[in-house]
Amino acid sequence: MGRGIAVSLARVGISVIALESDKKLLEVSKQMIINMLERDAKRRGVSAPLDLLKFTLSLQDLKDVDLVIEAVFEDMALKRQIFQDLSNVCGPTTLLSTNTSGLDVDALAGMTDRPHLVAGMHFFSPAHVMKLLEVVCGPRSSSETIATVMSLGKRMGKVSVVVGNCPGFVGNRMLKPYLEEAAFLLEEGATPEQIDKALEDFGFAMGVFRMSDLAGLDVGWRVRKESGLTGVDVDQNNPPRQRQGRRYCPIPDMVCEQGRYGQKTGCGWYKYDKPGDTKAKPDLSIHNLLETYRRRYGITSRKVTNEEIVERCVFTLANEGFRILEDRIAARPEDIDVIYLFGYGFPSYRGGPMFYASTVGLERVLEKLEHYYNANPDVPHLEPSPLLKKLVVCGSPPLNKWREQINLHSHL
Ligand SMILES: CCCCCCC/C=C/C(=O)SCCNC(=O)CCNC(=O)[C@H](O)C(C)(C)COP(=O)(O)OP(=O)(O)OC[C@H]1O[C@@H](n2cnc3c(N)ncnc32)[C@H](O)[C@@H]1OP(=O)(O)O
Repeated sequence: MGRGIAVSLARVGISVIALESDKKLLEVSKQMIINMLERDAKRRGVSAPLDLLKFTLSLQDLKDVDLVIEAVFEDMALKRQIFQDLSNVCGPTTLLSTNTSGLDVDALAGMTDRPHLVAGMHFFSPAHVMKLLEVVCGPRSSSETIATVMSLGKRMGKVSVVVGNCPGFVGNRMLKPYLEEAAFLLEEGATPEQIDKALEDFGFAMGVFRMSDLAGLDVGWRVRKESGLTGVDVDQNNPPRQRQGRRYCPIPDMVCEQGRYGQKTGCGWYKYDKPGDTKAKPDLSIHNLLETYRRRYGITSRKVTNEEIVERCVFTLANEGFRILEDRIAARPEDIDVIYLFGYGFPSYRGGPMFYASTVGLERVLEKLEHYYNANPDVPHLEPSPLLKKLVVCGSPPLNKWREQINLHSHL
């Protein structure tokens, strides 16, 4: 359904047909959307645009729409089926978009009779609050499609950034190593509260674990299962805490196995008074899980400093940002910064992860990454990216000159 997305459209005067697959869920979603719109309208002193909304269980009701935003959970097989059905039901000029955290937009385009009219529209949690929209341009998306989706984003009051099609796009591709680094810190002796406090003191609106509870822990779990990192497909010959030849921390999987998906289930890395509550409270059972885990693997817990937490998490973000620039998934470092400022609550006064790296000094960032990589040679995301090294060799030029060091062959 995409409740936050429906709210974001209706409140700027765009009519919405909200489709759900289950009658009970439809009723719950309908009530939540109405509540959100009424709260928003009261705040703005206007009347709630409820007449713009129609709720349905029938895909056939989408046959005359201009644009579809598919927003089911991250199951590629399901999304493929939906795109095939949409292609059959909708008129030949209807744009088809997907709200996905990082699945292959071009593979979905391939399920339709109009791959040029397909793009990704990646919204961020909470979708009616966060300003960012990643507009994913697949190799077959037409310029008109991207321009139309960008202009829709503008009308919705979003800050839209065009990104390329790769797993996780820009935001979540960077989030993956950031989440992994935070999990390694847990293994080594930190708690979710300590890591979150260090990141919030740095200026993030939410620490990594509070943010994960907000977004839903099952999203990443599903992605890890699909990539063979956890679940039934895992090679049993892996040494403990290793997957696909690199260090792996299974703690996030263990949390999900307990049905702890975050705010929506009333517990995740924290506990909440009831499902859907937003006030995170430290949870002793997570502390116990961490202690049992460390005992099981013979890990001696050590005192992790806040400085190490911030360096390992934030420099990891920037390092992946450099790789994204090399791969031409983002057109410029400023785009990456906009994504982190408007989509992930990165502290605005620090200017985004790439600008922050430039203010710390690229040489220092390189030196720190080398230090952490030497200590963890089985963690590839800590290995300094070739672009970072190249920029340091070139005398650390300012951010707006970085593009000159990147090979320019991209459709972005
Ligand atoms: C390969 C790896 C794959 C991993 C996949 C992971 C997929 C992740 C997808 C994501 O979307 S990541 C999440 C990105 N989001 C963030 O990082 C959010 C960071 N937080 C913030 O920016 C802010 O804390 C906030 C949520 C905007 C809240 O700001 P603030 O507290 O100043 O505003 P309020 O006025 O209190 O609230 C505004 C609005 O937001 C709702 N809200 C507040 N806190 C929460 C919460 N914890 N959970 C849910 N909703 C929250 C609040 O109810 C208000 O809503 P309305 O009243 O306006 O309806």
